[in-house]
Amino acid sequence: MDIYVSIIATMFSVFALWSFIVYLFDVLWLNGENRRLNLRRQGIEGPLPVFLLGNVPEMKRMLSSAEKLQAEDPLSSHHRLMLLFPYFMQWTKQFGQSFLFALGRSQFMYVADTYLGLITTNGSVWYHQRKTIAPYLFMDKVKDRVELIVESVGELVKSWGNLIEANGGTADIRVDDYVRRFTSYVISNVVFGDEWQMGMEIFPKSLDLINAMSTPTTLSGIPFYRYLPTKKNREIWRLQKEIHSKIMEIVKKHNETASKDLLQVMIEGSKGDIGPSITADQFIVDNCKDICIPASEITAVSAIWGLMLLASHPEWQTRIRGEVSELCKGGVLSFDVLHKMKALKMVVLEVLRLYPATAFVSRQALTNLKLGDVEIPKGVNIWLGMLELHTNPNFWGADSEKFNPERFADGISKACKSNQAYIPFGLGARVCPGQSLAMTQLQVLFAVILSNFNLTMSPTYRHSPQYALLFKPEFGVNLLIRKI
Ligand code: HEM
Repeated sequence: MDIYVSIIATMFSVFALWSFIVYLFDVLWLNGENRRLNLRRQGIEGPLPVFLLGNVPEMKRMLSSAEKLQAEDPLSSHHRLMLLFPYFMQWTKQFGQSFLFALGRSQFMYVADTYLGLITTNGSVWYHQRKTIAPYLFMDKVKDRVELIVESVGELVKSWGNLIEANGGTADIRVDDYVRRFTSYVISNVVFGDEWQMGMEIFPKSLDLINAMSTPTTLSGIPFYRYLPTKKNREIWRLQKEIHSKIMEIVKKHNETASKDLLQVMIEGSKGDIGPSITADQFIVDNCKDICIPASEITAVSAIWGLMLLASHPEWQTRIRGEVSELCKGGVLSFDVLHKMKALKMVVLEVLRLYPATAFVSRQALTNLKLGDVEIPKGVNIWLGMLELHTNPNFWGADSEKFNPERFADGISKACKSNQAYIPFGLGARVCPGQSLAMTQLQVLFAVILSNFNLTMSPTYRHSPQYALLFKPEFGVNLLIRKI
């Protein structure tokens, strides 16, 4: 009898093990292979992935042998930005404007053209978050924030003034941290209202989190890597926990009745129908993180690139200065005055075209869906290459790689041949809800800085754009700054 039990138990174990292996093979390889096959049948090709790692080893190889992007003359090198992504350049040449690749077991379709049309795939939690937050960032609300934004630049102007005085009239300043403090101050006030000072403590932690998450290791790309207790992952978990606790501390202190800040909107939103997959606390924390972390850092990085470009183009500094003195007449910048400053807006649009901080727009197909002529299987990620779209001469003309804000003199639609070729704030239903606030911050920052200071490139500046979750200057931006 015992022998039968042990045979049955052994057969059962072998069957269970076999089923598990088949399941693993299905999850780790077949699922992805089926999606790839589906797209290949529709003519979308791509490099062959390896088991478990996808195309990560090939990408690392190409990256390490690629030319380092460090041009002496930043003015001539905007067009070399795609060198940051040698694999995309290589695969575009090999497979065309749309191709497949894999990061670990995740399947991606890269798109460097506009023919697919708007991409809109969203989950229900996202929908509720979006409905709660977006109206609070509309232009009519941003209008009331201009005074706060102008006040926020005041601190930067004072600090630079002191440094210039201490250095005998001209100071060599690394502008990054000053700009980050400005954008954090604005976002902290918008999100946390009276608790803005506590909110400011979140931003340095957020920056550390972005840096930790964007530092590749030899294990990156391995499936389930992010669940392993490696040193880097433990650092990420620690920072996430600290940010979570800080936000909950602010929520507890927050006076629900008096304040009209974004946190109040989120607290009220968390009492609505947020679905079973998320708790009210998590809803609030996720929303705060989703706004604070990218909103402050993306705006800061865009502003830092903008100051570098203005320092390299004194003629545009003069134009903006002229506009400020003509329209502002020595008074304080108001929303209406800002709205009339044409050259200022043209410069901001051109900065976001040449140096789009996010570099890509990404989507995941939550169901099978059709984009243009292509059937996208559920689970495939789609990356739209902003850098390629923004510098494609077919859309922008022969000077597509040059800094030329004049191209926007008659608006975006006249500057390029397709309105989907200019997407610094993304597109479709998920387009950045903070774009009015971001544009206003950049316009105020440039106008106030240029009416107080003259900028030139510092000899210590090294032009080295780097992609690490965001597209930013690897060594920061140093400028020679003197008072007007
Ligand atoms: C120059 C500054 C900024 C740039 C270039 C930028 C760019 C972007 C981009 C490209 C996306 C993805 C859009 C898409 O997938 O189609 C995005 C999403 C988002 N941005 Fe911004 N952003 C900036 C500033 C801000 C600010 C100041 C805020 C809020 C105060 C903000 C809040 C958000 C939010 C909440 C999302 C997620 C939207 C969603 O998934 O529905 N952004 N942003």
